[in-house]
Amino acid sequence: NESMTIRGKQFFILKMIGRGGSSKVYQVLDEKKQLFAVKYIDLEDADAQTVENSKNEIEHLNHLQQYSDQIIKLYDYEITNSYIYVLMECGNLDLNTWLQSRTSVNPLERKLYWKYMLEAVQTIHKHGIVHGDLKPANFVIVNATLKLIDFGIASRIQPDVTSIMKDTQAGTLNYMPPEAIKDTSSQHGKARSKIGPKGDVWSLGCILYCMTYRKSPFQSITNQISKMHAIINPSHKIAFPDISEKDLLDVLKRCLVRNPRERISIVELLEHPYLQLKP
Ligand SMILES: CN1CCC(Oc2ccc(-c3[nH]nc4cccc(OCC5CCCCC5)c34)cc2)CC1
Repeated sequence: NESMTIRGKQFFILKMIGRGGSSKVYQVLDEKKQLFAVKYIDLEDADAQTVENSKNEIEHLNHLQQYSDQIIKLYDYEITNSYIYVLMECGNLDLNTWLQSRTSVNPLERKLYWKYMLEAVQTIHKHGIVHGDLKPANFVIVNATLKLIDFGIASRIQPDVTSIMKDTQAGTLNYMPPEAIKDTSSQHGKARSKIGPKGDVWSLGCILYCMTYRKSPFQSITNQISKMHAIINPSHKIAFPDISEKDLLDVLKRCLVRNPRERISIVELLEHPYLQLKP
């Protein structure tokens, strides 16, 4: 079946993992039967901003390789005037698919994944990048670890339509921080530049909430306008049903504080008692 050549190496396409805008992600094998993920970006009908964002994301991904194992590995890339190929390590499955397939999450697994997510996001923050749109689909499980697969700079990628995923996570408001909704001074798409690192803490808190209560804090509000109002409304109290892990409950409450200045930071989260790894 189909194959592609990246910088003189041949790769055989196994299946499409996801697609979005002018991007497609494939699972591929090299001639040694080694598994990779390839992101193919068609530049033919892409506007200049998309091209610029894609190159920017690749440069950051390339630069951050050396700082953390929680950033997806980038092996090679090929940029021409009509397409971009990005050769990356292939994970087992994304966190969204994993969450949807689990009826319950093992507490130690949850704690480990939380630590990996914090380390990944701390790495991009240390290099001046705020994702601004974190959700479970941005993380992929690779063996027993979790890795961040994109920095929120380039185009959005959704699961391939043939995949069983019904709710594509792209464009979901369930993880959006209140300040991103309130931020009136932004033009479309630039809102994130005004959103600081604490915005990513809110989104991470929503992901941990999902791993604790099997739904995100505002998931039950299906009307998007009502959902946005609830996210910014201080009178809308987020439910925190009691759980045995009191440290976890404290982390959730400190992440889901609407005022970003009062919200806990990534550094404080990494020092929090919840992460002292006694099971
Ligand atoms: C539904 N089904 C899908 C295949 C499989 O899950 C994944 C396997 C590998 C991966 C991946 N690895 N490296 C990757 C490097 C870049 C992008 C990647 O994904 C993009 C993707 C993320 C989830 C939404 C769709 C786009 C990457 C990711 C999902 C099993 C579940």
